[in-house]
Amino acid sequence: MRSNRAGAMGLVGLFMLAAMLLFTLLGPALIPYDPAERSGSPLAAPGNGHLLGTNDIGQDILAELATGARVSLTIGLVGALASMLIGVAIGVLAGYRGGWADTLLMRLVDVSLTLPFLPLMIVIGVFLGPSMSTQILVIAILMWAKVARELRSQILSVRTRGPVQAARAMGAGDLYILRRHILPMTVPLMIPQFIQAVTASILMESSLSFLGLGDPLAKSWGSILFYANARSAFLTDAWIWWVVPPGLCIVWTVLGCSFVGYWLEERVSPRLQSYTALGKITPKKTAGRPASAARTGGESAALRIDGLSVRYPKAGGEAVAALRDIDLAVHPAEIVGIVGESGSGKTTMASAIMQMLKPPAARTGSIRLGGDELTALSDRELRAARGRRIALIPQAAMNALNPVWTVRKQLTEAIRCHRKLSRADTQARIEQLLGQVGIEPRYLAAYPHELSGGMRQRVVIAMALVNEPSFVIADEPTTGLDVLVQVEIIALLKKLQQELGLSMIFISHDLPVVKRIADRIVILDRGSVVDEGTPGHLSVHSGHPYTRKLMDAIPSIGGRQMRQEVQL
Ligand SMILES: Nc1ncnc2c1ncn2[C@@H]1O[C@H](COP(=O)(O)OP(=O)(O)OP(=O)(O)O)[C@@H](O)[C@H]1O
Repeated sequence: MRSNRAGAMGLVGLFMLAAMLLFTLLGPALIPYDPAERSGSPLAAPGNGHLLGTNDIGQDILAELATGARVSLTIGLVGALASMLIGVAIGVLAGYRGGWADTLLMRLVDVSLTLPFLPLMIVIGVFLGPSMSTQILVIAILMWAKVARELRSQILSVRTRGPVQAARAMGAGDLYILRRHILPMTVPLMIPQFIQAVTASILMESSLSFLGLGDPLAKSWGSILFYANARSAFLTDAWIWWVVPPGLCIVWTVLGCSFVGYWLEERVSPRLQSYTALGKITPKKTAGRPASAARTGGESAALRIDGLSVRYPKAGGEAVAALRDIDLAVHPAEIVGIVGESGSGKTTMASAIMQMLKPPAARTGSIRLGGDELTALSDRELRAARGRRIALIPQAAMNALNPVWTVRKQLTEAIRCHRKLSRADTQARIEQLLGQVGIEPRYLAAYPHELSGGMRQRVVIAMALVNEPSFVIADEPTTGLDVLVQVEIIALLKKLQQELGLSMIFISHDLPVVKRIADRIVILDRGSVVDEGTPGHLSVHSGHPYTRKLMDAIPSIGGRQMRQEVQL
């Protein structure tokens, strides 16, 4: 019902704008007018008696309105465009960069929005002198802040979404992420904003011209009103001829823009909302208590972590210690399972290794990948390493996939992050990979919502492996899948690990799942490693109370642990 109404308003708005555009384009050519010969023009003498009852006057007015429309609409469009450009640049910088840039730019926005609008407009206009460029500048100066603020809040909400995180994990650069993920998600919002800006610009142009701050040589609807006022048309019957028509033109155009803007907003909002629902990241609960650390190590390790601690400072309170002095080594072609309950620090560990901790996380310790200290790499070096040397299979496949891209596009983009392959080579690599993860080529044209949970997870695994990394972190890759699909995914990961000789960290809260795949299991409790060993050793010999608690929590049927029945 609501969208029908919006559609109807949109149609009316489009009709109004199209009519105005035709009038603007064809009017000056079709309506004969020479200001030098006709005294009906307000530029000549709007207040004299000649304005009333002459045969020429209607024609004069129409011709002046059509000529004025060009100036009013041009300034409206250019002013709106200028304010959008400034607003978008500042909004993107503040929202995406965050930190001091965000603080500084947002204070600037606050100051700009609190300044009194009308006096400021007059002061700037008088200071710069009457001209078209002054009008455009005043419009841009007064309107960029609103655009910047709205865009910044949108970017803040989308920059932590699954597809953006997944792209970052694949080593995509900032410009690439902005271009391919963030701007496509925010552009739909910018279109109605632009229409609003055009509406406001047309009104501002009229106000500035009416105040005498427009270009005296370029006639616009506002300047017709200015001359009408200057020659007392408001005090005589002449106002019907020289005030009402430009006023109607302004109202007509502003209403048309508002209707179209309202309709566009209705159209784009549902798309954005569904995107939000698909891409939301689940908030985490807090926990934290010290425990002892188990130590492993070796010079030949594919990945070696020493003394890794991560804290999340809290405003006005005690910081959350998400990881405490973790030491861990993963050997080449080894699968290390990390098991712990919710909030034990598993995802924080994955993010710390990928160097993707979210603010306000503070990290200490060393993380070496094949001998390279990851914490010392520059942003550029990190981007080159992510996806190519170390890849992340993120939690919840649907979050990692862009909902408006097909499987082919998701994989192509993953390749493009690192390599420039020809179309044929890209296609060959994608087909090879799909074969490896067990997806038929006919699904290349499918969108994520058309795939089952297991298939989506296979696509995410393919994306992680597309650039042939030697180390993979799988963060809860089976969460949300039913038991049989879980078993399939684990079998697939194990097969790929063996075929490709991958080293892997497999994170899960589900001990039976980890026991199926891991060569070695590390038990994490409230940010600390409390136990470690092979699956067999932990099942039989571990005396640690937390490990025993996890073992005892495995459901059993007739005395046998349930998932042992399911064969890989
Ligand atoms: N951005 C953050 N700000 C503040 N605290 C955080 C943040 N992210 C995580 N934490 C805290 O760090 C601790 C570890 O969280 P983490 O998400 O790593 O746990 P997890 O084991 O992965 O949990 P789950 O299995 O539920 O994903 C928790 O206490 C959590 O509240």
